[in-house]
Amino acid sequence: MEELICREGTVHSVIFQNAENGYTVLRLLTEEGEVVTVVGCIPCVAPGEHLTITGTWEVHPQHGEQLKAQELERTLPEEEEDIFAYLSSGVCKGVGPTTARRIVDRFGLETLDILEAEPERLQEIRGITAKKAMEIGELFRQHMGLRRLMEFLSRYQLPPVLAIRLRQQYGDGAIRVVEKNPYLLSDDVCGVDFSVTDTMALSMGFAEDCTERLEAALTFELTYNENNGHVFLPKDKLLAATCQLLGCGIEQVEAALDALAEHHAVVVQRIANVEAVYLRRLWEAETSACTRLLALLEMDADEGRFADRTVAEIEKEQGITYAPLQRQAVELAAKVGVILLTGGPGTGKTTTVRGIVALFQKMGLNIVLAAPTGRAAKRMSELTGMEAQTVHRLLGMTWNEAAHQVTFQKTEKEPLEAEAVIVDEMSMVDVSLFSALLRALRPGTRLVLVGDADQLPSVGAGNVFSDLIRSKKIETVFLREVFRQAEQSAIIRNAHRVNLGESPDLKGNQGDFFFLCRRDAQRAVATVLELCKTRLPDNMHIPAEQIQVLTPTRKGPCGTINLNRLLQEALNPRTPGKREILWGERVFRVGDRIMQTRNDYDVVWQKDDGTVGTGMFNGDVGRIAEIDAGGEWLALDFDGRKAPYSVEMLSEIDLAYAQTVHKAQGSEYRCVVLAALPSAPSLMVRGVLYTALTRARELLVIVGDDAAIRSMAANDRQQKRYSGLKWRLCHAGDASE
Ligand SMILES: Nc1ncnc2c1ncn2[C@@H]1O[C@H](COP(=O)(O)OP(=O)(O)OP(=O)(O)O)[C@@H](O)[C@H]1O
Repeated sequence: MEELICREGTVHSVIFQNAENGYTVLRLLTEEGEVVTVVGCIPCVAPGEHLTITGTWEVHPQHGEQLKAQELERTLPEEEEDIFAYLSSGVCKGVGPTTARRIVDRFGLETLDILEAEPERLQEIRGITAKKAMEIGELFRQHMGLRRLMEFLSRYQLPPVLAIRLRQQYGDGAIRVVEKNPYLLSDDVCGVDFSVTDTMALSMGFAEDCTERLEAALTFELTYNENNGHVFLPKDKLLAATCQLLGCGIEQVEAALDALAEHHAVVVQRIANVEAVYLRRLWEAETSACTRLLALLEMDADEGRFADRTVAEIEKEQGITYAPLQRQAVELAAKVGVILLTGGPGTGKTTTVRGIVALFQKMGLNIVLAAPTGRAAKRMSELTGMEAQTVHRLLGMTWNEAAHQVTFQKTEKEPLEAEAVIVDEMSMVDVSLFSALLRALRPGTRLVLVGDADQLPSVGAGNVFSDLIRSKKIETVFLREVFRQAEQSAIIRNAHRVNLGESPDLKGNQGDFFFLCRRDAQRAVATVLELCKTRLPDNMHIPAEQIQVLTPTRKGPCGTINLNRLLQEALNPRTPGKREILWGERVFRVGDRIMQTRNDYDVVWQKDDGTVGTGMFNGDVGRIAEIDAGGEWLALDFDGRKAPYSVEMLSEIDLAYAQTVHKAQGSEYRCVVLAALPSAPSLMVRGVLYTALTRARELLVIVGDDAAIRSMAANDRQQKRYSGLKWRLCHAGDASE
């Protein structure tokens, strides 16, 4: 245990302050006349304040010894000179040293009280008009409001950045709003974990069965389950889960649910024989997607006769003869407004898309290609020879800080210019994105949705592609035949076997598919490391950067956490002169492969060609290009998009030498090494194995337990997702919406 140090004194100067997270470096003049550098989260601090700091000494490589604050008490300045220092430091815009001096000379120790409560008295000072007095008073009140809000939050270990958000949302009275209902901290804007707000509220004296608590818990359950992919929850399940969370009776929770429905925070609606409870925004996304899709389906697009002739022309131009189903897909694209194209690897989806693009070009349509991730869009561009972009970018998605939510520039008010939109990797599109896409289409736009419905479903809520197919309301072409060229690939052959519930051929061990039987976890780990470090680079000439290790799980010896630590040591070991940062249990080192683990809309990136943009998204992969000498900043490079990250932002980064199969969805790698040993039953399923296999382009090596792999292939259990899209499409017209 490090020794705890205590220092008391007055803030002499503030050297650095981050308004977002409150991180501050300041000089403290102690009562003994010593000047100490203090670092820590001390939001809104200004010279003249009195601080009592408890913390530990640390040595910064550049700045030397500093006291790292762990606990602190602070009081506003109480001596005249300190009040002057505080006021003249810029805490209140419009008050510089000269004015500050006059104010303090006039009001002395009462200065701060007068500024806040009786600012009109500032008129007693020569040169301060009534208007100016009120202006100063207002600015000072705002400063004090924010300061009190931050202090209030820090009492519960909540970050000061929340104060800024709360003020944007609730104005100057934010602290009163939060004191009245601390559970507001768990809404979409602030996103504080329910358990944190709950502890806070209960300690503030809120009753266990108060309305605020019950309503917040219901909303929390719905949001939590949205993260598990559910668009709604059946009412009985929601009530049971909430009762369990709170330890409350069902009648009380049900009454709170009725109240939420009354003020439209949630929508309760019967879907088939289920009483479905939706968060309002998800209900809007689902119903709007359904209505708009049905409208597109009604379009009279019949250019069938045109298609017959044209398909023959396209075949000639592309030197290809379409298989009957491919031909059917291209013809349908001419005849109807919306088509779904689905099939496993090597069944000719991309070739068919090329045909559809050529057809639309001949029809003179303005075509747009898009995919849900950057990597999928890049691949689509390469394969079709046409520019493709992410759906987010196509829709002009931006982050609205005030509302703390994403907004789309392209909507019905400013729709896309496109006359035909083709989206690939549809299995990754969730209901919110799908609804946003449909909103941006003009009536009559043709829509082609392409994907492999057997891949794992989207990370976000819904089961959109599968629901669309299963509704049978939309023309769908299932490509099932694997083309001869593709048949050469054992990866593709095995992927299809897995899809049929059969075990992949683990004995063949030739071509592009290998299996190394390691039933013992430690041996499996050793083999994965050896493959990445020496065997594949030396024998197959595949550099380590082009190998991706995948595993179903995060935990255990073959989970991402352990594998990443070991792969980092093997592939990017500590070397003198190579900078690294210790962050919690993890080390981040220059050269490491990393992944963004949650959406951060504020990151500013720049490409070498000068293009500047914002936002890094969950799943984006990059590497650490540099770490600054002070260990405060990192330069990250996400496939050419370079972005500075402060050290606090490491909480949104993870090592990516090994990734879970779920995270790798939608990406392809030259070589995949799959670690497959028994783990949590929900992960030992066919969808995970199938998705892992189909991520490899040239080589797949499975290291693991043959019995586990066979049982994965046999287990087609899919986690049920509550979604009403299919039902709505089938019952449009008779639903009482
Ligand atoms: N009509 C056809 N005649 C001959 N070969 C074809 C035909 N259609 C596709 N192929 C070939 O089959 C292989 C797989 O086709 P394609 O890349 O279009 O499939 P895919 O479904 O997009 O596969 P993946 O999902 O793996 O990318 C390719 O080598 C392609 O050239």
